[in-house]
Amino acid sequence: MVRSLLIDRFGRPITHMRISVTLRCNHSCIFCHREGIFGLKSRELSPGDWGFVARMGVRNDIIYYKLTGGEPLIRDDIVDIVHEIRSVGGVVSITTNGSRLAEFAEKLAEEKVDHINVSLHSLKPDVFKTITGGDLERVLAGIFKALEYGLKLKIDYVILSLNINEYKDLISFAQKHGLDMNIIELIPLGMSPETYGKLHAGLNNIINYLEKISVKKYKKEFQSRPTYVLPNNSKITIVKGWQNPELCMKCTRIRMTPDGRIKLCIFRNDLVLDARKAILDRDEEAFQKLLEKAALLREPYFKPENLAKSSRSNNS
Ligand SMILES: Nc1nc2c(ncn2[C@@H]2O[C@H](COP(=O)(O)OP(=O)(O)OP(=O)(O)O)[C@@H](O)[C@H]2O)c(=O)[nH]1
Ligand code: SF4
Ligand code: SF4
Repeated sequence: MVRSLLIDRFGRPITHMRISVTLRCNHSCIFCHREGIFGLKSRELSPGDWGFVARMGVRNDIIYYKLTGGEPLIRDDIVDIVHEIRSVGGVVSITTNGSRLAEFAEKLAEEKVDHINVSLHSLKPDVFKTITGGDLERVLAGIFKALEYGLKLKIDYVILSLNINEYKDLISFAQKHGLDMNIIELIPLGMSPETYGKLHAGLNNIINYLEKISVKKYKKEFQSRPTYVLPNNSKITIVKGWQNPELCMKCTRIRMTPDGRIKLCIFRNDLVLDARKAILDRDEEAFQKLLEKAALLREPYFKPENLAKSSRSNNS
């Protein structure tokens, strides 16, 4: 069991914080859900604000900080944000679209970022453009620059009807360059049911393939995610974020919006605590109370019993 001061009613410790530092982005992915509901640039918190949040977090055993967006590297002060969190003892990783990674790689390596997830949904420039609106060459340049500086990289590959035929190529790419990879099932967030129906593709063929080519399989402590180890030691993790009680029962993560609200679950816009004032005032007592309230209120989105009920009613 992970040591933690903040444990919810379901026995789940809070050890991870996912911080959306901005909702701004220079890509336009067809499945984008922009991680939050509040997003003016003028209300984005500063590096010092995030340093305060992390200092309070680390004091409560929230050790892991994932910086995301929008696109986190769109912020020119992203390295300062990393520095603030690192300097209070947080472990920092970043999820990026990779378009500005080449510019930031050296500085991020100096700040000892733990790892960087780069979204790479296709190796075909035209398909990549259709999915993200971005330039594949630029993202690949970012990946290779980051590798030059010794950063640990993970590819994020969201499976869609448009790119599922590329799974073997993307797994080979990860293997060839010694990268880890998240293979992510599309979640129905921020899009109409029609769009979801059109874009969604299942994971079964990919899992069967990984069963064949891997040398070892285990479940990560974080959200119990199944992970396959390839002969070169690349780790390929399956991320099934929808209707997956196992993931939810092992969910140790809370989220922060760019303007300082604590969001207790990716799918719950009703479970949001406004911590902006406490952060701006550096009010330790008020922020501590909010963290404790978060632990009290949070709950798994998919519970084993609810899923059983909903599949019974779907079948009837
Ligand atoms: N249901 C659910 N899905 C999530 C959650 N966090 C991430 N996901 C899904 O996982 C995908 C990958 O997220 P990333 O930010 O790249 O990676 P990560 O999950 O933070 O984890 P690492 O790879 O260990 O750094 C997202 O696009 C979501 O689809 C979560 O808390 N709940
Ligand atoms: S890179 Fe991320 S934030 Fe930007 S459009 Fe794509 S999914 Fe959205
Ligand atoms: S759906 Fe909510 S409870 Fe489940 S893993 Fe995601 S954030 Fe955690």
